[in-house]
Amino acid sequence: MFDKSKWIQLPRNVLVGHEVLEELSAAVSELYLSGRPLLVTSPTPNEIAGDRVRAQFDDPATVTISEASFDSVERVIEVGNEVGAGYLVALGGGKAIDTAKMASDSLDCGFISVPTAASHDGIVSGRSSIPEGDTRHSVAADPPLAVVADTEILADAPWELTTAGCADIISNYTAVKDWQLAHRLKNVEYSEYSGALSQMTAEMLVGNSDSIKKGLEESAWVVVKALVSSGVAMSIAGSSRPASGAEHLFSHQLDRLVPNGALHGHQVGVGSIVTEYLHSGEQGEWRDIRDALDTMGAPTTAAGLGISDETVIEALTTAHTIRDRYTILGDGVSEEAAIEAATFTGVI
Ligand SMILES: NC(=O)C1=CN([C@@H]2O[C@H](COP(=O)(O)OP(=O)(O)OC[C@H]3O[C@@H](n4cnc5c(N)ncnc54)[C@H](OP(=O)(O)O)[C@@H]3O)[C@@H](O)[C@H]2O)C=CC1
Ligand SMILES: O=C(CO)COP(=O)(O)O
Ligand SMILES: [Zn+2]
Repeated sequence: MFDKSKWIQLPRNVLVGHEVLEELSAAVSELYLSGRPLLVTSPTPNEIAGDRVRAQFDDPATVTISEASFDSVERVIEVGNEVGAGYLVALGGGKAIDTAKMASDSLDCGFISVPTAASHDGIVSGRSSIPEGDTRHSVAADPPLAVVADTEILADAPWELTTAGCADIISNYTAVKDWQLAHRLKNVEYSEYSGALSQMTAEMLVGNSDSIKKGLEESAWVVVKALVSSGVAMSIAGSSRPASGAEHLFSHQLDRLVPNGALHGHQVGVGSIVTEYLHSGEQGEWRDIRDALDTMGAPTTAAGLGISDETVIEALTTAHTIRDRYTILGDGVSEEAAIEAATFTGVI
């Protein structure tokens, strides 16, 4: 008897483009939500677009958080209960969006994602990544009911946030390879649709890397569409597997070793150069990954990330302990192998 079943959760409305922020309330009313909106934001996004969001709603409440943490999540839940929030509107980068994503789960209400930075694919996904002490929790949550990504705002954001988003997408290359490897070696469930979508998204971005340029609103358009596509791939898979492999383990480990270090996307990009080399050797596509990152202005070396060569090696040799996710790192790469891969690819 056929007894497979699956529940795929996706945003219902995705608005991307010039000045779509003004269409936020229209996108929300389309969702049949009721109750008071609670705007969850952080200082700079609030300054940039908070008033434009509030102007579109009757009696909106606002909570401003300054860090992504469990305390911030608690604070949003508290304010949400106090004001009787019917739904949350997350305005900002990953900090505001991930905090709202987690809080909306506890408040049992939906949330709308309004990114002000195209910095990673968490703006669309059903996963929250919250740091705690020297570790980071990657938690499953519901994805946004709608995404409203105004390319005018995104193009105005600091360029490194956009190159971080690009690198997070490019890393899907190696994430999919890790997923396929885990499928072959460990019988991990693999979704052809999700894997193909994720891989194609990365290939399209690499193919267009020379058209992604600072100050061009069209670049924000290309990047945010790729972030949406990557988020959809994760929703189809029901896990972050299509967008998070060994390069993400490397980045999560760096977060532990160097708190407040480089941007997530920049770390996974550098990780991808090395893990592609581990997958395919000297003739693999690690040069394409490196060159695409370089063309966009994303870091390709330890120095570019502002970390020491020793930290790169420590992260590479210990990253497999981060979580139960089989990747090319297997049960751990030796120090010699890590040094060889990082040196050959020019990362150290
Ligand atoms: N769910 C997922 O898959 C993932 C989630 N994350 C989470 O996301 C967080 C990192 O996300 P990220 O977006 O990089 O970080 P932030 O939300 O902290 O944003 C980065 C910086 O950019 C500022 N900023 C945001 N938008 C603009 C803008 N339009 N113009 C000028 N400045 C702006 C913020 O200001 P201010 O400080 O004033 O807010 C902040 O200083 C991490 O804390 C992590 O928890 C990371 C990776 C993956
Ligand atoms: O960053 C992500 C995908 O790009 C999410 O991955 P994690 O599940 O490793 O947090
Ligand atoms: Zn990522």
